[in-house]
Formats: sequence, C-alpha cells, structure tokens
Amino acid sequence: MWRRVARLSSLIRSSKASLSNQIPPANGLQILEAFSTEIQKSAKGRNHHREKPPFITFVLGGPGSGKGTQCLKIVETFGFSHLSAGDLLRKEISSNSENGAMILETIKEGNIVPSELTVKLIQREVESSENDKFLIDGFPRTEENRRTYERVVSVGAEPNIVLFFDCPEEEMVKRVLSRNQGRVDDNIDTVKKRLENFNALNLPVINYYSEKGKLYKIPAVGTEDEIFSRVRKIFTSLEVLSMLSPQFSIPIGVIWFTLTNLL
Ligand SMILES: Nc1ncnc2c1ncn2[C@@H]1O[C@H](COP(=O)(O)OP(=O)(O)O)[C@@H](O)[C@H]1O
Ligand SMILES: O=c1ccn([C@@H]2O[C@H](COP(=O)(O)OP(=O)(O)O)[C@@H](O)[C@H]2O)c(=O)[nH]1
Ligand SMILES: [Mg+2]
Repeated sequence: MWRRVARLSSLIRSSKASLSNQIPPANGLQILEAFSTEIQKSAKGRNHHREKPPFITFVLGGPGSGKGTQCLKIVETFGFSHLSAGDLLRKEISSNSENGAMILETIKEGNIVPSELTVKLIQREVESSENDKFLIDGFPRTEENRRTYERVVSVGAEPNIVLFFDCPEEEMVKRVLSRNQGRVDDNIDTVKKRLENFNALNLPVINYYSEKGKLYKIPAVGTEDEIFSRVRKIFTSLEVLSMLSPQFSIPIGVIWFTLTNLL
C-alpha cells in the first residue's frame, strides 16, 4: 500500500516536472486535463494495458531439444515476441542484480531458480510489451513454477497452447555439448542433472497440459527446417481455425495436429 502511494507521488512529481517543461501557462481545467493525460501516458509506457488478454504459448522440452532455435523461426514467421526464461535469468546475472550470484549458482548446478523471481521477470516483459502474442520459452519448469505463475499473473495466467519438443536424450546431450555459446551449464555433469530435473519436474507439467488438451507434441529430430515445417502447421491451422470459431479452435487444433502426425 505505502509503496503504491510512494510510486503515485513520484509519478505526480515527474508528471508535474515534465508538464512544466512542455506546456505554456494555462487555466486550472487545462492543467488538470493535461496532467491526467500525462499520468495515463506515463503508466502506459511502463505497463501496457490491453483490451484483451495476450495469446500465450509455453515452449517446453529438455535441454538442447531445440526450443530456442524454433522460437526464432516462429518469431520471424508469425510475429510473436520471444521470452526465454533462461535468457532473462542470464541477463540478471550479467547486470549484477542482487540475485545474480544465487541465479548463477543455481544454473551451474542445473537446478531451478525460485519461482517468484522467474515469474516476476516474465511478467515484467509481457506487461511492458505492446505485442499481443508471446512465446514463453523454457518455463514453467516445475509444477510449482506453473502454480506460482497462475497465482501471480492476472492477465493470461493460462497459456493458450503449449509446445513440447520431444527429443531423445542422446540427441539432446550431443546438441548441448556442441552448442558453443560459452554457457556455464553446457557440460556433461550439469546436463545430466538437467535431464534428471527435466524427467522428474518438467514432465509432470507437460502431462498436465496434455490432459487439459493444450499440448502439441512435436518430434524434434531432423533438420531445423523439417522441425519448423511441423511447427508451422500448428500456427497456420490455429490462424485458420480461429477465424472459423475462436472458442473451439485450440482443442480442434490439437486433435487435428495429432491425427495428421499419426497418419
Ligand atoms: N534440428 C536440429 N538439429 C541439430 N542441431 C540443432 C537442431 N536444432 C537446434 N540445434 C542446435 O542444438 C543446440 C541446442 O539448440 P537450442 O535451440 O539452444 O535448444 P534449447 O533451447 O531447447 O536448449 C544449438 O547449438 C542449436 O544450434
Ligand atoms: O524457468 C526457468 C528457466 C530456466 N531456469 C534455469 O536456467 C537454466 C537454463 O535454461 P534455458 O531455458 O536457457 O536452457 P535450455 O533448455 O534452453 O538449454 C536452467 O537449467 C535452469 O537452471 C530456471 O531455473 N527456471
Ligand atoms: Mg534455450
């Protein structure tokens, strides 16, 4: 409460300051109107207000399954914003934030950073963006991550769809060890721990969304383009189906994608 009051009074101070720089002397009503517009603009800049909830896609899969690679292609083709939870955490480390040392240690060990922290970073990005469709890559990693996100985030708490890049362990290990991006966790010991955590903690999240009819399971072996042709089908079908019937488009999309990939 007091933090809100403090934020409001600092907003008023900065709005007053910027008003005094920008407008010539005017009567009381004009000043009041300009002042209220300035507050709205200022609030909007930090926190984009949407008329409808954004379209949220969670992108899941083990380490090295190709989540980041495919996200870049989805961004190019379908105009999503890409939020990689791992990248947001690495940014916290490199910006020397108060939690940087703890995050670095957790990532080195192949463990999971406390949910509140990751959720806050994701929420900040979604709220400050003007886009209305997001790929949240590498999150939620645990059931506890998922429940925290649902509790904390008010708009778009449920993903519209979830992609799962299904890749054999041997292939994932091979890819991670040749990733060559200088990551502290791309070594055999950490990868083993990450795979253990993936099986124990992330698979339950994947099963949860499968039971909810939101999961698209994508075989993730093949060339990047072969895998993207599978991904492209999903988003293209959703675009077509949502034009026909928005409320049924996601369950129909999942059924259609599963059938066409089985036949
Ligand atoms: N289909 C693929 N075949 C071979 N290597 C791939 C493929 N997709 C991605 N890679 C490579 O594997 C590594 C891991 O991919 P990345 O997208 O970072 O996976 P993730 O985000 O799931 O950990 C990267 O070096 C990437 O270039
Ligand atoms: O929601 C998340 C996402 C990532 N991480 C940590 O960040 C590391 C790297 O995640 P990233 O998604 O970048 O790895 P990838 O699966 O893409 O190789 C993970 O092993 C975790 O230690 C985490 O704690 N919570
Ligand atoms: Mg990644």
